[in-house]
Amino acid sequence: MKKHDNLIAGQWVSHGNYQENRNPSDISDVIGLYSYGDAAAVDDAVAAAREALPAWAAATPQARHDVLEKTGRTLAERAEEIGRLLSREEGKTLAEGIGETMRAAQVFKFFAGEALRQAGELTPSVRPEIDVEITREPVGVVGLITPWNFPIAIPAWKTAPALAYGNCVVLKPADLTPGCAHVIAEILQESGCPDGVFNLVMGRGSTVGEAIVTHPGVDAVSFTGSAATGQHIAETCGRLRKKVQLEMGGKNPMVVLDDADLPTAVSGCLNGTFFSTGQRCTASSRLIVTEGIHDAFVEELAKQMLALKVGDALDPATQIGPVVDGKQLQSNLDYVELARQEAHEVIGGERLSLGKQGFYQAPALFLGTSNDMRINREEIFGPCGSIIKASGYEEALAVANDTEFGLSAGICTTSLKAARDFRRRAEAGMVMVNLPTAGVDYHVPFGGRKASSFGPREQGRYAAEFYTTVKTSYVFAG
Ligand SMILES: NC(=O)C1=CN([C@@H]2O[C@H](COP(=O)(O)OP(=O)(O)OC[C@H]3O[C@@H](n4cnc5c(N)ncnc54)[C@H](OP(=O)(O)O)[C@@H]3O)[C@@H](O)[C@H]2O)C=CC1
Ligand SMILES: O=C(O)CCC(=O)C(=O)O
Repeated sequence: MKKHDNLIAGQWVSHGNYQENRNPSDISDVIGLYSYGDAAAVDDAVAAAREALPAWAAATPQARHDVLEKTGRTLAERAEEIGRLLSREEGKTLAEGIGETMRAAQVFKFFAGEALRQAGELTPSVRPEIDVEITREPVGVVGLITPWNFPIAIPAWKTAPALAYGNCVVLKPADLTPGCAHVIAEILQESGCPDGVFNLVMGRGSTVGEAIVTHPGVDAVSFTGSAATGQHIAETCGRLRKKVQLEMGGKNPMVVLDDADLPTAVSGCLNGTFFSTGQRCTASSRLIVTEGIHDAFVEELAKQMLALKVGDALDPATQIGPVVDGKQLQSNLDYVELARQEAHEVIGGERLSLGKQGFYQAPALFLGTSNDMRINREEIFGPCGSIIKASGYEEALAVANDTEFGLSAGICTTSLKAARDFRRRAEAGMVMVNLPTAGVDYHVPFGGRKASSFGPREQGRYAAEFYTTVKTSYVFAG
């Protein structure tokens, strides 16, 4: 069985403690052994990053561009093979795994371009004979802590801007999915990334993650994961005065109005609620449907949901892969049990065996629910959606906004007036019209409001807000 080590100062370093990475489609399939680091490994990684920082921060835009462009190109060339690894370790379908790898490739290429496009501002002072120059500098050493549900795209969309803007990185991927992050480390190294600029330390959040967040040599932390862990990291970073960026959960509403095109609404909700096994922070978990279309919509969505093929992620016929692990599956099943008490009716949601040792669950639809129920307030993170009936647009909008989260919000309608109003009044960082709430572009800002996000936006040019710090210089030319 192949052993995978951590990358520190350009060397592959074993910290012993090899942990098995198993395939959630069939846990008898061991993907590899991954060496889990500890606080001492984080010390070494941070020291390497700090040593590499002055040269990388001063590197030419061309040098940074070339590393990122080659990394993106290699990811794209190897998308099939890496997508397969992704599907084996996370459980996404092969098409989704390859698609996510391509997205990571595009992210690296986008930020290769951004490395060349950095600019400042020159402006006259309010005083005579003085010029004012505004420039951006790297933040320093950045700690990146990533979740299991997008095991290559999220490490990519944190690492690529960090490096493009001249920072050095220590990345800790999720315990369940170290393989894709290891591939990014391998490719960055093959692409000429200088020693110490990018460091990988695999391991548990409670040890490696905590050590990164509390390390005095780490200047900023970017995290994606649960709201509880995010809150803890924000409190620690606040105390230590570190820059912090958090992407956390969602309880995303999709409003379906009477005038919606039924096939568009059903296919958008099917995708947004159940694809990627519902394991997306942007998943549509609350489907808010107005009275006139309610029955036809529910009938068609339930029919299409029941026809979805759940199975091994690598089987080309599979539409819904397994849940990521036994703990997440049990949590989903507990929510289905809760829905049996709270909702009027539950369709699907049962555990499936499929003759394999995998974590399979049938997609679930909860009918006749209200927005105050726990199933509609807490993030489930599984293939489950609730139907909430609304009397009309205004009530649907109020229900959509009545949540502690604010990541993505969608509406299906043929009314330009309603779509326009929803775009303005939805309390979310991203709004979708006649599109699923999940599935975003790689070149524009990503993030939300309220409990979903904290700090500057990720992705696109807006990523510069987090990964740089602004300097204002005054020059007296008299
Ligand atoms: N918004 C999103 O995209 C995601 C949301 N979630 C939500 O979170 C729930 C639980 O999933 P889970 O994976 O446990 O999420 P976590 O928030 O625990 O994990 C996310 C990342 O943070 C790390 N971590 C955990 N504790 C700490 C800590 N104290 N300090 C620093 N880093 C830490 C984890 O490490 P480790 O390797 O030990 O897990 C992982 O790398 C899901 O059911 C879902 O609701 C989960 C994933 C993504
Ligand atoms: O919906 C998407 O495309 C991205 C979702 C995401 O980033 C997440 O679930 O963490």
